[in-house]
Amino acid sequence: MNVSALTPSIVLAKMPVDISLETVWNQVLELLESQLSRPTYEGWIKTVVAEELTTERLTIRTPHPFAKNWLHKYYFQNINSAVAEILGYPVEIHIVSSPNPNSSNEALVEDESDRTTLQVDEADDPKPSDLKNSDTKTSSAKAPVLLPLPEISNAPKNSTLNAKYVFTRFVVGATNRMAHAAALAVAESPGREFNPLFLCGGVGLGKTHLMQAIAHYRLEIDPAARIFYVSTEQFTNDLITAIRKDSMQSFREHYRDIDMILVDDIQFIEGKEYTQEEFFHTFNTLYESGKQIILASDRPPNQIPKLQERLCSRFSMGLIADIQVPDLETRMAILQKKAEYENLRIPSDVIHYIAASYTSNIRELEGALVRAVAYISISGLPMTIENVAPVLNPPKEPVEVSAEMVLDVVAELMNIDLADLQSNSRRREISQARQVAMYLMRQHTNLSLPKIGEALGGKDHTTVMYSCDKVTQLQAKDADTAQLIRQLSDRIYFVAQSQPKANKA
Ligand SMILES: Nc1ncnc2c1ncn2[C@@H]1O[C@H](COP(=O)(O)OP(=O)(O)OP(=O)(O)O)[C@@H](O)[C@H]1O
Repeated sequence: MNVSALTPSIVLAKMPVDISLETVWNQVLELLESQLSRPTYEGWIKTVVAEELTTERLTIRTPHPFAKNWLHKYYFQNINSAVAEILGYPVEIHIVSSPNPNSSNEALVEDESDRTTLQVDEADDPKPSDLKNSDTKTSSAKAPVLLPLPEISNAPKNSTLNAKYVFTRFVVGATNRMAHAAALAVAESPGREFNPLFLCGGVGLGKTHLMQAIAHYRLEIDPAARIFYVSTEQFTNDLITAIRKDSMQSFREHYRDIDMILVDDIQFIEGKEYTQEEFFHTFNTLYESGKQIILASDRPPNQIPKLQERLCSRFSMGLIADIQVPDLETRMAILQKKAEYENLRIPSDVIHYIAASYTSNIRELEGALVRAVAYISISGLPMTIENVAPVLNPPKEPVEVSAEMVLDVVAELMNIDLADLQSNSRRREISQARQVAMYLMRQHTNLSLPKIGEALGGKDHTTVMYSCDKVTQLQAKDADTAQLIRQLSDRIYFVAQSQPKANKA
């Protein structure tokens, strides 16, 4: 047998000679899938790849450092036993991780996970429940699933959970992987490692979905858990009602006598002094009694204006996980998943067309799919790009992109100092980012070559031309570069689109 032909590698002393690493790992995955809950399997295990197997050791790779820590801590024994069972003898399991794709958050999240991992008392830290089939069911014969709030009207978000917002319906991609992993970690082990969990990201990118997935998962494990999902506006309204009715005591019991609170759109607390005061005490009471707090916002705590310093520091003391605009592949996967759940057959070129037309907001993306399907079913026409294009009306209003926007986005997403981008530094990562910035300015602005050169610290127009050609060629050959350019372009579009709103506010 030709051992070198095996993929990806390796050596087989006690294994049957015709078994490859891929086969072994697939069997291990199957076994683990049958033993663990679906969100746990899909969130932590399915994305792990086996890299190398020797007679003594199996090396496996997780997609990011956070998952490596979590696997080590909670699922090491499961993996160990499953591997031993499939191989017929034990081997040492070595877990390595790929760098975190959410580069802007990388340092923060790695540090946080390391720090919090160290703080946890292992003996006192039960393994998260490996509940099977913890999917969509939320109604239970036992106990109330959510605390009902009396006298709530005009709440922007429902005080009950949306049955569709579960982990298994959440598509994980490079731009939300960390937030998803953090949400799953909190659902499995609330009030311990990441408290509070602060989810942030632009409009319609899945913050509410992830938050509610945590609640669903928890309720599946513990149907009697007192879990409260509330919008900030609802919290404020309840507070006003309580003050008006002189019922602060019951308001406080209502918000503090619970196991987990999920507060959406916490950015709306800005400037509301009394709400901040009351929320500060609610936060402290819950935190001190080890209850999990999950907050969602369209920006990180330190960018919420008029937020009391003490709240800002409390919001930041757990884990801040951000969700960025998803890339094309993830958008397509979201549409495919939605189509599957709704039993719709959508040709892949139509999926691609819709995903390419709606770049910055998943809610709009889903809305476009619904419109397309409705039109096709009413008209009786076949589902083709030509037939759906007129009803989709993609938001193609031209946006005005400035050189500064491009520079900011490139600096942020590629993790380069703005000053370095405009310098003459020849360090590889800096000059690459500079070339990408030139290319994106050419794509998204009307600036001339000399003006682009000027924006990059006074470069010659021939340098700009050369850079644009180079990035164009690289994109054609290298999928990673193409994806990076797409992500940057999406982000630029998103920033440019939100600019007028920000000015109006
Ligand atoms: N990764 C994903 N996989 C599947 N569906 C997603 C994903 N991200 C977002 N969605 C869907 O997009 C829609 C909008 O998501 P959601 O309401 O959670 O966004 P949000 O970030 O809370 O928005 P807002 O800032 O307006 O509150 C929902 O229907 C949600 O299910």
